[in-house]
Amino acid sequence: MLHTHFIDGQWVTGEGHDLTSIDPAKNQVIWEGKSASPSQIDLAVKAARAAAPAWGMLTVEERLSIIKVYGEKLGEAKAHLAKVMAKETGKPEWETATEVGAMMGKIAISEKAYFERTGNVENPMPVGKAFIRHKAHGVVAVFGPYNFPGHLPNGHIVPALIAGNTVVFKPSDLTPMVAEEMVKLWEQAGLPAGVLNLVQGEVETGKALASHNGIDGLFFTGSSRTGKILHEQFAGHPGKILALEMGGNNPLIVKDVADIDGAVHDIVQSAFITSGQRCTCARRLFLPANAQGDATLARLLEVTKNIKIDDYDAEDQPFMGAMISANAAASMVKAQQDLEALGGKVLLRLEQPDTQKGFATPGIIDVTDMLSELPDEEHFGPLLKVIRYTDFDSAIEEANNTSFGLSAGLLADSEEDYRYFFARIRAGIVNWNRPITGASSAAPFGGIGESGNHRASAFYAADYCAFPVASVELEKVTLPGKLSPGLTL
Ligand SMILES: NC(=O)c1ccc[n+]([C@@H]2O[C@H](COP(=O)([O-])OP(=O)(O)OC[C@H]3O[C@@H](n4cnc5c(N)ncnc54)[C@H](O)[C@@H]3O)[C@@H](O)[C@H]2O)c1
Ligand SMILES: O=CCC[C@H](NC(=O)CCC(=O)O)C(=O)O
Repeated sequence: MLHTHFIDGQWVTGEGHDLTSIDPAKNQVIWEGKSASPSQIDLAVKAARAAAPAWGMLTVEERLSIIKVYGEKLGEAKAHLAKVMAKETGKPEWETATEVGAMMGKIAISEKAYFERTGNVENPMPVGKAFIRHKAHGVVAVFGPYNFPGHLPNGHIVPALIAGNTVVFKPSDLTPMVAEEMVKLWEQAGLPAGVLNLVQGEVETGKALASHNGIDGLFFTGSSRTGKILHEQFAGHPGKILALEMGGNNPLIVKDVADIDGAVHDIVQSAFITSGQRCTCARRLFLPANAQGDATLARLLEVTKNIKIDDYDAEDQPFMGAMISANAAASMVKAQQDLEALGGKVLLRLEQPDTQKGFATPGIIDVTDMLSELPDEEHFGPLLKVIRYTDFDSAIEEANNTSFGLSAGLLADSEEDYRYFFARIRAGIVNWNRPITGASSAAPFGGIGESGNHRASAFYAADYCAFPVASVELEKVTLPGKLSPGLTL
Protein backbone atom coordinates (compact mmCIF):
# COMPACT_ATOMS: atom_id res chain seq x y z
CA MET A 1 0.00 0.00 0.00
CA LEU A 2 1.34 3.42 -0.95
CA HIS A 3 0.11 5.86 1.66
CA THR A 4 1.14 9.06 -0.01
CA HIS A 5 -1.62 11.51 0.91
CA PHE A 6 -2.19 12.90 4.37
CA ILE A 7 -5.85 13.70 4.93
CA ASP A 8 -7.41 14.47 8.32
CA GLY A 9 -4.40 13.07 10.16
CA GLN A 10 -4.31 9.76 8.24
CA TRP A 11 -1.96 8.54 5.53
CA VAL A 12 -4.07 7.20 2.68
CA THR A 13 -3.51 5.67 -0.74
CA GLY A 14 -4.35 7.74 -3.78
CA GLU A 15 -7.36 6.77 -5.85
CA GLY A 16 -6.14 8.50 -9.02
CA HIS A 17 -3.59 7.46 -11.61
CA ASP A 18 -0.01 6.26 -11.13
CA LEU A 19 2.64 8.78 -10.13
CA THR A 20 6.39 8.23 -10.03
CA SER A 21 9.33 10.32 -9.00
CA ILE A 22 12.65 9.87 -10.76
CA ASP A 23 16.16 10.60 -9.52
CA PRO A 24 17.27 12.82 -12.43
CA ALA A 25 20.99 12.23 -11.87
CA LYS A 26 20.76 8.44 -11.92
CA ASN A 27 17.59 7.92 -13.94
CA GLN A 28 16.07 5.64 -11.29
CA VAL A 29 12.52 5.52 -9.98
CA ILE A 30 12.72 6.51 -6.31
CA TRP A 31 9.07 6.93 -5.32
CA GLU A 32 5.77 5.54 -6.56
CA GLY A 33 2.24 6.45 -5.65
CA LYS A 34 -1.11 7.42 -7.06
CA SER A 35 -2.57 10.87 -7.45
CA ALA A 36 -5.46 12.07 -5.29
CA SER A 37 -8.92 11.64 -6.79
CA PRO A 38 -11.34 14.60 -6.83
CA SER A 39 -13.22 13.05 -3.88
CA GLN A 40 -9.96 12.82 -1.90
CA ILE A 41 -9.25 16.49 -2.63
CA ASP A 42 -12.74 17.24 -1.39
CA LEU A 43 -12.08 15.24 1.80
CA ALA A 44 -8.82 17.12 2.36
CA VAL A 45 -10.54 20.51 2.03
CA LYS A 46 -13.36 19.38 4.32
CA ALA A 47 -10.86 18.09 6.90
CA ALA A 48 -9.07 21.44 6.81
CA ARG A 49 -12.42 23.23 7.22
CA ALA A 50 -13.42 21.07 10.17
CA ALA A 51 -10.05 21.65 11.86
CA ALA A 52 -10.04 25.42 11.27
CA PRO A 53 -12.16 26.65 14.22
CA ALA A 54 -10.20 24.82 16.93
CA TRP A 55 -6.82 25.69 15.37
CA GLY A 56 -7.82 29.31 14.91
CA MET A 57 -9.09 29.56 18.51
CA LEU A 58 -5.73 28.49 19.98
CA THR A 59 -3.58 31.39 21.06
CA VAL A 60 -0.71 32.16 18.73
CA GLU A 61 1.67 31.00 21.47
CA GLU A 62 -0.12 27.63 21.58
CA ARG A 63 0.13 27.28 17.82
CA LEU A 64 3.77 28.33 17.90
CA SER A 65 4.58 25.72 20.53
CA ILE A 66 3.62 22.97 18.04
CA ILE A 67 5.28 24.73 15.10
CA LYS A 68 8.52 24.96 17.10
CA VAL A 69 8.42 21.19 17.70
CA TYR A 70 8.21 20.83 13.91
CA GLY A 71 11.35 23.01 13.76
CA GLU A 72 13.09 20.61 16.17
CA LYS A 73 11.99 17.64 14.05
CA LEU A 74 13.46 19.38 10.99
CA GLY A 75 16.74 19.73 12.89
CA GLU A 76 16.76 16.04 13.84
CA ALA A 77 15.93 15.00 10.25
CA LYS A 78 18.23 17.55 8.59
CA ALA A 79 20.76 15.11 7.12
CA HIS A 80 18.09 12.67 5.95
CA LEU A 81 15.87 15.36 4.44
CA ALA A 82 18.82 16.96 2.65
CA LYS A 83 19.65 13.58 1.09
CA VAL A 84 16.05 12.98 -0.01
CA MET A 85 15.92 16.46 -1.57
CA ALA A 86 19.20 15.89 -3.40
CA LYS A 87 18.04 12.51 -4.74
CA GLU A 88 14.72 13.89 -5.96
CA THR A 89 15.92 17.20 -7.43
CA GLY A 90 19.52 16.41 -8.46
CA LYS A 91 20.78 19.38 -6.42
CA PRO A 92 24.13 18.76 -4.67
CA GLU A 93 23.88 17.76 -1.03
CA TRP A 94 25.72 20.91 0.16
CA GLU A 95 22.92 22.92 -1.39
CA THR A 96 20.02 20.87 -0.07
CA ALA A 97 21.57 21.10 3.43
CA THR A 98 21.26 24.88 3.10
CA GLU A 99 17.65 24.44 1.98
CA VAL A 100 16.79 22.50 5.15
CA GLY A 101 18.62 25.19 7.14
CA ALA A 102 16.40 27.83 5.50
CA MET A 103 13.32 25.79 6.42
CA MET A 104 14.41 25.72 10.05
CA GLY A 105 15.22 29.44 10.08
CA LYS A 106 11.78 30.22 8.63
CA ILE A 107 10.07 29.51 11.94
CA ALA A 108 11.69 32.23 14.05
CA ILE A 109 11.52 34.67 11.11
CA SER A 110 7.82 33.99 10.57
CA GLU A 111 7.10 34.39 14.28
CA LYS A 112 8.82 37.79 14.24
CA ALA A 113 6.99 38.77 11.04
CA TYR A 114 3.64 37.73 12.49
CA PHE A 115 4.03 40.05 15.47
CA GLU A 116 5.66 42.91 13.55
CA ARG A 117 3.34 42.97 10.55
CA THR A 118 0.10 41.50 11.79
CA GLY A 119 0.24 41.77 15.56
CA ASN A 120 -2.28 43.65 17.69
CA VAL A 121 -2.27 47.42 18.10
CA GLU A 122 -4.22 49.26 20.82
CA ASN A 123 -4.87 53.00 20.63
CA PRO A 124 -6.65 55.21 23.21
CA MET A 125 -9.82 56.98 22.03
CA PRO A 126 -11.82 59.81 23.62
CA VAL A 127 -14.36 57.07 24.44
CA GLY A 128 -13.04 53.50 24.78
CA LYS A 129 -10.15 52.11 22.79
CA ALA A 130 -9.36 51.30 19.15
CA PHE A 131 -7.81 47.99 18.22
CA ILE A 132 -6.21 46.54 15.12
CA ARG A 133 -6.10 42.76 15.17
CA HIS A 134 -5.67 40.10 12.51
CA LYS A 135 -7.65 36.97 11.75
CA ALA A 136 -6.85 33.91 9.69
CA HIS A 137 -8.58 33.46 6.32
CA GLY A 138 -9.63 29.89 7.09
CA VAL A 139 -8.61 27.13 4.67
CA VAL A 140 -5.77 27.90 2.29
CA ALA A 141 -4.24 25.83 -0.51
CA VAL A 142 -0.45 25.90 -0.87
CA PHE A 143 1.14 25.02 -4.24
CA GLY A 144 4.86 24.35 -4.38
CA PRO A 145 7.44 24.30 -7.19
CA TYR A 146 10.09 21.63 -7.71
CA ASN A 147 13.20 23.76 -7.45
CA PHE A 148 12.93 24.33 -3.68
CA PRO A 149 10.51 21.55 -2.78
CA GLY A 150 10.95 22.10 0.97
CA HIS A 151 11.87 25.73 1.54
CA LEU A 152 9.30 27.43 -0.70
CA PRO A 153 6.10 25.59 0.34
CA ASN A 154 7.41 25.74 3.91
CA GLY A 155 7.59 29.51 3.44
CA HIS A 156 3.82 29.59 2.89
CA ILE A 157 2.82 26.80 5.31
CA VAL A 158 4.65 28.07 8.42
CA PRO A 159 3.24 31.65 8.35
CA ALA A 160 -0.21 30.33 7.33
CA LEU A 161 -0.31 28.04 10.35
CA ILE A 162 1.07 30.67 12.74
CA ALA A 163 -1.75 33.00 11.66
CA GLY A 164 -4.31 30.27 12.40
CA ASN A 165 -5.17 28.99 8.91
CA THR A 166 -5.48 25.34 8.05
CA VAL A 167 -3.79 24.11 4.89
CA VAL A 168 -4.16 21.76 1.95
CA PHE A 169 -0.72 21.36 0.40
CA LYS A 170 -0.23 20.30 -3.23
CA PRO A 171 3.47 19.89 -3.99
CA SER A 172 5.03 19.70 -7.43
CA ASP A 173 4.41 16.30 -8.98
CA LEU A 174 8.17 16.15 -9.60
CA THR A 175 8.96 16.24 -5.87
CA PRO A 176 6.35 14.15 -4.03
CA MET A 177 8.89 12.38 -1.85
CA VAL A 178 10.25 15.56 -0.25
CA ALA A 179 6.68 16.69 0.42
CA GLU A 180 5.85 13.40 2.08
CA GLU A 181 8.94 13.53 4.31
CA MET A 182 8.17 17.11 5.29
CA VAL A 183 4.56 16.37 6.22
CA LYS A 184 5.70 13.37 8.30
CA LEU A 185 7.68 15.82 10.44
CA TRP A 186 4.55 17.93 11.01
CA GLU A 187 2.72 14.76 12.01
CA GLN A 188 5.51 13.84 14.44
CA ALA A 189 5.32 17.36 15.88
CA GLY A 190 1.76 16.64 17.00
CA LEU A 191 -0.12 18.95 14.64
CA PRO A 192 -3.85 18.25 15.19
CA ALA A 193 -5.60 16.19 12.50
CA GLY A 194 -6.82 18.19 9.51
CA VAL A 195 -4.65 21.26 10.17
CA LEU A 196 -2.23 20.31 7.38
CA ASN A 197 -3.33 17.98 4.60
CA LEU A 198 -1.23 16.72 1.70
CA VAL A 199 -2.63 15.84 -1.71
CA GLN A 200 -0.28 14.66 -4.44
CA GLY A 201 -0.82 14.85 -8.17
CA GLU A 202 -0.26 16.61 -11.43
CA VAL A 203 -2.01 19.48 -13.16
CA GLU A 204 -5.51 18.04 -12.76
CA THR A 205 -5.00 17.75 -8.98
CA GLY A 206 -3.90 21.37 -8.94
CA LYS A 207 -6.93 22.42 -10.98
CA ALA A 208 -9.35 20.51 -8.74
CA LEU A 209 -7.88 22.04 -5.58
CA ALA A 210 -7.63 25.58 -6.96
CA SER A 211 -11.25 25.50 -8.13
CA HIS A 212 -12.63 23.95 -4.92
CA ASN A 213 -15.32 26.18 -3.40
CA GLY A 214 -14.13 25.34 0.11
CA ILE A 215 -10.82 27.20 -0.03
CA ASP A 216 -10.50 30.78 1.20
CA GLY A 217 -7.16 31.41 -0.46
CA LEU A 218 -4.31 30.01 -2.50
CA PHE A 219 -0.59 30.64 -2.02
CA PHE A 220 1.28 29.73 -5.18
CA THR A 221 4.94 29.51 -6.08
CA GLY A 222 5.60 28.38 -9.62
CA SER A 223 5.69 29.47 -13.22
CA SER A 224 4.07 32.61 -14.60
CA ARG A 225 2.13 30.43 -17.03
CA THR A 226 0.38 28.55 -14.21
CA GLY A 227 0.10 31.64 -12.04
CA LYS A 228 -1.80 33.42 -14.81
CA ILE A 229 -4.21 30.49 -15.16
CA LEU A 230 -4.87 30.67 -11.42
CA HIS A 231 -5.32 34.43 -11.58
CA GLU A 232 -7.98 33.99 -14.28
CA GLN A 233 -9.62 31.25 -12.24
CA PHE A 234 -9.81 33.54 -9.18
CA ALA A 235 -11.34 36.40 -11.17
CA GLY A 236 -14.80 37.13 -9.81
CA HIS A 237 -13.84 35.84 -6.33
CA PRO A 238 -12.74 39.03 -4.60
CA GLY A 239 -13.13 37.43 -1.19
CA LYS A 240 -10.45 34.81 -1.85
CA ILE A 241 -6.84 35.69 -1.27
CA LEU A 242 -4.40 34.75 -4.03
CA ALA A 243 -0.64 35.14 -3.52
CA LEU A 244 1.43 34.54 -6.64
CA GLU A 245 5.21 34.11 -6.66
CA MET A 246 6.30 33.44 -10.22
CA GLY A 247 9.23 33.57 -12.61
CA GLY A 248 11.55 36.23 -13.95
CA ASN A 249 13.70 37.25 -16.92
CA ASN A 250 16.23 38.85 -14.64
CA PRO A 251 18.89 41.32 -15.82
CA LEU A 252 22.36 41.77 -14.37
CA ILE A 253 24.34 44.79 -15.61
CA VAL A 254 28.10 45.10 -15.29
CA LYS A 255 29.52 48.65 -15.44
CA ASP A 256 32.95 49.82 -14.30
CA VAL A 257 34.48 47.29 -11.92
CA ALA A 258 38.11 46.92 -10.89
CA ASP A 259 37.84 43.36 -9.59
CA ILE A 260 36.97 41.26 -12.65
CA ASP A 261 37.17 37.97 -10.75
CA GLY A 262 34.78 39.42 -8.15
CA ALA A 263 32.33 40.30 -10.94
CA VAL A 264 32.68 36.88 -12.57
CA HIS A 265 32.02 35.21 -9.23
CA ASP A 266 28.79 37.19 -8.77
CA ILE A 267 27.72 36.45 -12.36
CA VAL A 268 28.28 32.71 -11.95
CA GLN A 269 26.45 32.64 -8.60
CA SER A 270 23.60 34.58 -10.19
CA ALA A 271 23.29 32.56 -13.39
CA PHE A 272 24.32 28.99 -12.66
CA ILE A 273 23.57 28.15 -9.02
CA THR A 274 21.01 25.34 -8.77
CA SER A 275 21.77 24.72 -12.47
CA GLY A 276 19.96 27.97 -13.23
CA GLN A 277 16.74 26.71 -11.64
CA ARG A 278 16.08 29.63 -9.31
CA CYS A 279 13.42 32.18 -10.05
CA THR A 280 15.97 34.88 -9.18
CA CYS A 281 18.72 33.62 -11.53
CA ALA A 282 20.27 36.10 -13.93
CA ARG A 283 19.01 35.35 -17.43
CA ARG A 284 20.37 38.42 -19.24
CA LEU A 285 23.89 39.70 -18.63
CA PHE A 286 24.68 43.22 -19.85
CA LEU A 287 28.38 43.81 -20.51
CA PRO A 288 29.93 47.03 -21.83
CA ALA A 289 31.09 46.85 -25.44
CA ASN A 290 34.66 47.84 -24.51
CA ALA A 291 37.95 46.27 -23.42
CA GLN A 292 36.74 45.78 -19.86
CA GLY A 293 33.60 44.01 -21.11
CA ASP A 294 35.80 41.79 -23.33
CA ALA A 295 38.04 40.90 -20.39
CA THR A 296 35.04 40.12 -18.15
CA LEU A 297 33.48 37.93 -20.83
CA ALA A 298 36.74 36.06 -21.49
CA ARG A 299 37.18 35.33 -17.77
CA LEU A 300 33.49 34.37 -17.41
CA LEU A 301 33.83 31.82 -20.23
CA GLU A 302 36.99 30.40 -18.67
CA VAL A 303 35.46 30.07 -15.18
CA THR A 304 32.14 28.71 -16.45
CA LYS A 305 33.89 26.03 -18.55
CA ASN A 306 35.52 24.79 -15.35
CA ILE A 307 32.37 24.63 -13.21
CA LYS A 308 32.24 21.21 -11.61
CA ILE A 309 29.05 19.30 -12.44
CA ASP A 310 28.38 15.92 -10.92
CA ASP A 311 26.01 13.67 -8.99
CA TYR A 312 24.40 15.20 -5.91
CA ASP A 313 26.19 12.72 -3.65
CA ALA A 314 29.68 12.92 -5.22
CA GLU A 315 32.27 12.96 -2.45
CA ASP A 316 33.98 15.97 -3.99
CA GLN A 317 30.83 18.08 -4.20
CA PRO A 318 30.05 19.82 -7.50
CA PHE A 319 28.77 23.39 -7.90
CA MET A 320 25.99 22.16 -10.19
CA GLY A 321 24.03 18.92 -10.05
CA ALA A 322 21.47 17.57 -12.49
CA MET A 323 18.42 19.62 -13.44
CA ILE A 324 15.06 18.34 -12.24
CA SER A 325 14.59 15.96 -15.18
CA ALA A 326 15.99 14.79 -18.50
CA ASN A 327 13.13 16.70 -20.13
CA ALA A 328 14.12 19.92 -18.39
CA ALA A 329 17.71 19.54 -19.66
CA ALA A 330 16.43 18.77 -23.18
CA SER A 331 14.22 21.88 -23.06
CA MET A 332 17.30 24.00 -22.39
CA VAL A 333 19.10 22.48 -25.39
CA LYS A 334 16.02 23.36 -27.43
CA ALA A 335 15.88 26.92 -26.04
CA GLN A 336 19.52 27.42 -27.08
CA GLN A 337 18.80 26.06 -30.59
CA ASP A 338 15.85 28.44 -30.91
CA LEU A 339 17.96 31.44 -29.89
CA GLU A 340 20.67 30.37 -32.30
CA ALA A 341 18.13 30.10 -35.11
CA LEU A 342 17.09 33.69 -34.36
CA GLY A 343 20.69 34.89 -34.68
CA GLY A 344 22.21 34.29 -31.23
CA LYS A 345 25.94 33.39 -31.18
CA VAL A 346 26.79 30.52 -28.87
CA LEU A 347 29.92 31.40 -26.87
CA LEU A 348 29.79 28.33 -24.64
CA ARG A 349 27.45 25.54 -25.70
CA LEU A 350 24.94 24.17 -23.21
CA GLU A 351 24.93 20.40 -23.64
CA GLN A 352 22.98 17.48 -22.27
CA PRO A 353 25.62 14.73 -22.14
CA ASP A 354 23.11 11.90 -21.52
CA THR A 355 19.56 12.25 -22.83
CA GLN A 356 18.27 9.91 -20.10
CA LYS A 357 19.53 12.20 -17.31
CA GLY A 358 18.99 15.76 -16.13
CA PHE A 359 22.53 17.07 -16.50
CA ALA A 360 22.98 20.21 -18.57
CA THR A 361 26.33 21.98 -18.84
CA PRO A 362 26.22 25.78 -18.46
CA GLY A 363 25.76 27.72 -21.67
CA ILE A 364 26.43 31.34 -22.66
CA ILE A 365 24.97 32.90 -25.79
CA ASP A 366 25.49 36.38 -27.20
CA VAL A 367 22.13 37.82 -28.25
CA THR A 368 23.24 41.41 -28.90
CA ASP A 369 22.53 41.29 -32.63
CA MET A 370 19.07 39.78 -32.28
CA LEU A 371 17.65 41.93 -29.49
CA SER A 372 14.56 42.85 -31.48
CA GLU A 373 13.86 39.11 -31.91
CA LEU A 374 14.72 38.09 -28.34
CA PRO A 375 11.73 36.37 -26.74
CA ASP A 376 10.81 37.68 -23.30
CA GLU A 377 10.86 34.20 -21.79
CA GLU A 378 12.20 32.69 -18.61
CA HIS A 379 14.65 29.96 -19.65
CA PHE A 380 14.64 28.05 -16.38
CA GLY A 381 18.09 26.45 -16.55
CA PRO A 382 21.81 27.16 -16.98
CA LEU A 383 21.66 29.34 -20.10
CA LEU A 384 22.87 32.91 -19.83
CA LYS A 385 22.18 35.46 -22.55
CA VAL A 386 24.82 38.16 -23.03
CA ILE A 387 24.00 41.62 -24.34
CA ARG A 388 26.83 44.04 -25.14
CA TYR A 389 25.90 47.69 -24.58
CA THR A 390 27.42 51.04 -25.42
CA ASP A 391 25.66 53.34 -22.95
CA PHE A 392 24.29 52.79 -19.47
CA ASP A 393 20.87 54.31 -20.19
CA SER A 394 20.21 51.97 -23.08
CA ALA A 395 21.34 49.00 -20.95
CA ILE A 396 18.88 49.96 -18.20
CA GLU A 397 16.14 50.52 -20.76
CA GLU A 398 16.74 47.09 -22.27
CA ALA A 399 16.97 45.51 -18.79
CA ASN A 400 13.47 46.88 -18.14
CA ASN A 401 12.27 45.59 -21.51
CA THR A 402 10.51 42.60 -19.98
CA SER A 403 7.04 41.82 -18.75
CA PHE A 404 8.63 40.28 -15.63
CA GLY A 405 10.24 42.09 -12.71
CA LEU A 406 11.59 39.75 -10.08
CA SER A 407 15.31 40.40 -9.51
CA ALA A 408 17.89 42.72 -11.02
CA GLY A 409 21.44 43.70 -10.19
CA LEU A 410 24.27 46.07 -10.92
CA LEU A 411 27.96 45.24 -10.61
CA ALA A 412 29.73 48.62 -10.53
CA ASP A 413 32.21 50.31 -8.21
CA SER A 414 30.43 53.68 -8.31
CA GLU A 415 27.68 54.33 -5.78
CA GLU A 416 26.38 57.07 -8.02
CA ASP A 417 25.88 54.52 -10.80
CA TYR A 418 23.96 52.33 -8.36
CA ARG A 419 21.67 55.17 -7.29
CA TYR A 420 21.01 55.95 -10.96
CA PHE A 421 20.27 52.29 -11.66
CA PHE A 422 18.13 51.82 -8.54
CA ALA A 423 15.94 54.80 -9.42
CA ARG A 424 15.20 53.40 -12.89
CA ILE A 425 15.20 49.61 -12.68
CA ARG A 426 11.87 47.84 -12.21
CA ALA A 427 12.06 44.73 -10.03
CA GLY A 428 11.14 43.55 -6.55
CA ILE A 429 14.73 42.59 -5.68
CA VAL A 430 17.48 45.05 -6.67
CA ASN A 431 21.06 44.26 -5.61
CA TRP A 432 24.37 46.05 -5.89
CA ASN A 433 27.68 44.17 -6.15
CA ARG A 434 26.10 41.01 -4.83
CA PRO A 435 24.64 38.00 -6.67
CA ILE A 436 20.94 38.39 -7.46
CA THR A 437 20.15 34.91 -6.12
CA GLY A 438 20.13 33.94 -2.44
CA ALA A 439 17.43 36.29 -1.19
CA SER A 440 16.94 36.60 2.54
CA SER A 441 13.86 35.20 4.29
CA ALA A 442 14.07 38.18 6.65
CA ALA A 443 13.13 40.55 3.79
CA PRO A 444 10.07 40.72 1.56
CA PHE A 445 10.40 38.52 -1.51
CA GLY A 446 8.44 39.04 -4.70
CA GLY A 447 8.31 40.74 -8.04
CA ILE A 448 6.24 43.00 -10.21
CA GLY A 449 4.70 42.48 -13.66
CA GLU A 450 4.37 38.81 -14.54
CA SER A 451 6.59 37.84 -11.60
CA GLY A 452 3.86 38.22 -9.01
CA ASN A 453 0.77 40.00 -7.82
CA HIS A 454 2.21 42.39 -5.25
CA ARG A 455 1.83 39.93 -2.40
CA ALA A 456 5.45 39.51 -1.51
CA SER A 457 6.40 36.38 0.42
CA ALA A 458 9.22 35.62 2.90
CA PHE A 459 8.98 38.27 5.68
CA TYR A 460 5.81 39.74 4.14
CA ALA A 461 4.06 36.37 3.87
CA ALA A 462 2.49 37.30 7.21
CA ASP A 463 0.49 39.96 5.31
CA TYR A 464 -1.37 37.53 3.05
CA CYS A 465 -1.89 34.92 5.78
CA ALA A 466 -4.32 37.08 7.79
CA PHE A 467 -6.76 39.92 7.28
CA PRO A 468 -6.91 42.99 9.52
CA VAL A 469 -9.88 43.65 11.77
CA ALA A 470 -10.42 47.17 13.13
CA SER A 471 -12.48 47.53 16.31
CA VAL A 472 -13.55 50.31 18.66
CA GLU A 473 -14.43 48.89 22.05
CA LEU A 474 -15.84 50.07 25.37
CA GLU A 475 -16.30 47.77 28.38
CA LYS A 476 -19.93 48.74 29.11
CA VAL A 477 -22.72 50.24 27.05
CA THR A 478 -22.63 53.91 28.11
CA LEU A 479 -24.67 56.94 27.11
CA PRO A 480 -22.25 59.50 25.64
CA GLY A 481 -21.86 62.75 27.62
CA LYS A 482 -22.52 64.78 24.44
CA LEU A 483 -25.26 63.72 22.04
CA SER A 484 -25.43 64.43 18.30
CA PRO A 485 -27.49 67.50 17.38
CA GLY A 486 -31.21 66.75 17.13
CA LEU A 487 -31.06 63.70 19.43
CA THR A 488 -32.74 63.59 22.88
CA LEU A 489 -32.42 60.72 25.35
N1 LIG B 1 8.97 33.79 -7.41
C1 LIG B 1 9.21 32.73 -6.69
O1 LIG B 1 9.21 32.78 -5.47
C2 LIG B 1 9.52 31.42 -7.33
C3 LIG B 1 10.22 30.48 -6.59
C4 LIG B 1 10.48 29.24 -7.18
C5 LIG B 1 10.08 28.96 -8.46
N2 LIG B 1 9.43 29.89 -9.17
C6 LIG B 1 9.05 29.63 -10.55
O2 LIG B 1 8.50 28.34 -10.64
C7 LIG B 1 8.77 27.76 -11.91
C8 LIG B 1 9.32 26.38 -11.72
O3 LIG B 1 8.48 25.63 -10.92
P1 LIG B 1 7.39 24.62 -11.49
O4 LIG B 1 7.79 24.21 -12.89
O5 LIG B 1 7.18 23.58 -10.47
O6 LIG B 1 6.10 25.52 -11.67
P2 LIG B 1 4.66 25.08 -12.23
O7 LIG B 1 3.92 26.32 -12.49
O8 LIG B 1 4.77 24.09 -13.33
O9 LIG B 1 4.01 24.28 -11.01
C9 LIG B 1 3.80 24.85 -9.73
C10 LIG B 1 2.62 24.12 -9.08
O10 LIG B 1 1.39 24.36 -9.78
C11 LIG B 1 0.77 23.14 -10.16
N3 LIG B 1 0.07 23.38 -11.42
C12 LIG B 1 0.58 23.33 -12.66
N4 LIG B 1 -0.37 23.67 -13.57
C13 LIG B 1 -1.51 23.93 -12.88
C14 LIG B 1 -2.84 24.36 -13.23
N5 LIG B 1 -3.18 24.57 -14.50
N6 LIG B 1 -3.72 24.58 -12.23
C15 LIG B 1 -3.38 24.39 -10.95
N7 LIG B 1 -2.15 23.97 -10.57
C16 LIG B 1 -1.22 23.75 -11.50
C17 LIG B 1 1.93 22.17 -10.25
O11 LIG B 1 1.49 20.82 -10.17
C18 LIG B 1 2.77 22.61 -9.05
O12 LIG B 1 2.25 22.12 -7.84
C19 LIG B 1 9.72 28.73 -12.58
O13 LIG B 1 8.99 29.52 -13.47
C20 LIG B 1 10.25 29.59 -11.43
O14 LIG B 1 10.67 30.85 -11.81
C21 LIG B 1 9.13 31.12 -8.63
O1 LIG C 1 13.53 29.99 -6.95
C1 LIG C 1 13.10 30.90 -6.31
C2 LIG C 1 13.56 31.23 -4.93
C3 LIG C 1 14.95 31.70 -4.94
C4 LIG C 1 15.53 32.09 -3.62
N1 LIG C 1 14.65 32.93 -2.86
C5 LIG C 1 14.35 32.76 -1.56
O2 LIG C 1 14.77 31.82 -0.90
C6 LIG C 1 13.45 33.80 -0.95
C7 LIG C 1 13.47 33.82 0.54
C8 LIG C 1 12.30 33.10 1.13
O3 LIG C 1 11.33 32.78 0.43
O4 LIG C 1 12.34 32.88 2.36
C9 LIG C 1 16.80 32.84 -3.96
O5 LIG C 1 16.75 34.08 -4.03
O6 LIG C 1 17.81 32.21 -4.21
